[in-house]
Amino acid sequence: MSSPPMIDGAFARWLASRAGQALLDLRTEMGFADTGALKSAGDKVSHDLIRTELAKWRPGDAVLSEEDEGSRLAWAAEVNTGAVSRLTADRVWIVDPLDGTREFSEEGRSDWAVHVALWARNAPSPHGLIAGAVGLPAQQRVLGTDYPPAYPPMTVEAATAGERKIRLAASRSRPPVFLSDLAEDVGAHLVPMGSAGAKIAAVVTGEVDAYIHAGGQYEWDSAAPVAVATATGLHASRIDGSALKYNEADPRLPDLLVCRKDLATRLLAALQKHSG
Ligand SMILES: Nc1ncnc2c1ncn2[C@@H]1O[C@H](COP(=O)(O)O)[C@@H](OP(=O)(O)O)[C@H]1O
Ligand SMILES: [Mg+2]
Repeated sequence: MSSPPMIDGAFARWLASRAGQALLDLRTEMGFADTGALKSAGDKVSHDLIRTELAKWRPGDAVLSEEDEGSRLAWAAEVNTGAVSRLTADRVWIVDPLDGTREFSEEGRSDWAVHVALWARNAPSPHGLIAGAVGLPAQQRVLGTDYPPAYPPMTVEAATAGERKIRLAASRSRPPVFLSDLAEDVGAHLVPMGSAGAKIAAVVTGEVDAYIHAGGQYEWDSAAPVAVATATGLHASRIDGSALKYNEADPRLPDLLVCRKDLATRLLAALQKHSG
């Protein structure tokens, strides 16, 4: 087999595509009768593939994957010894092998994703992400920083014309408690969807106008999609407006807002009012 691309953005796309194909194959092989087994197998197959390829092609880089033992623990308690230390490394791959595991196990659903992001110590942006790809295997597409989709996803005039309400993506299983009130306040309607990656991809492509999450998440849930979203020119921040930061000692990153830049001030003001 030929070598994967040298350029990190293209390599991230290649890796997300490979893992995505393995996940599609697994769905076909296993079917949907035992959802628990399918979820576990999906997490494992994708994680193993990504870990193996990163060890082979980027051996000097550190990795933070959701499926690593101890991944949710802050660095001080991390049990992932033997690996390159991610807090002293110059480059760290932040990976969610299967985001939207629940949706992956439900027949017919396409709102699940593979996240591959690269954080670098010398990155110019506060979030530190220099490359990323979000694979949406069941939607037959991969969004990546190597070819960022056009911005804005639709013209601001078209997006804000007439009576059309803001389309606000939110978790279908655990939306923030304040979101219905916020939506009513800003004239938005909620679009329930699984997977942080699928929701941010929907903002990138203009299928929705914004994504708000609060109440808990980890760096791998948003790193790759935020890399792509910001590469296209979208707004991405914590819900208090502060910068998203990755490869922190504590990998918890509990909330975020991703939206077109023209909506950010309005949505941040509404978040300040409703999320406090
Ligand atoms: N309160 C919470 N605490 C921890 N993780 C959360 C969370 N709410 C959402 N997530 C994670 O964010 C991802 C998207 O969630 P949702 O589909 O509900 O929007 C899922 O990732 P995984 O599928 O990789 O576990 C989910 O586990
Ligand atoms: Mg996830």
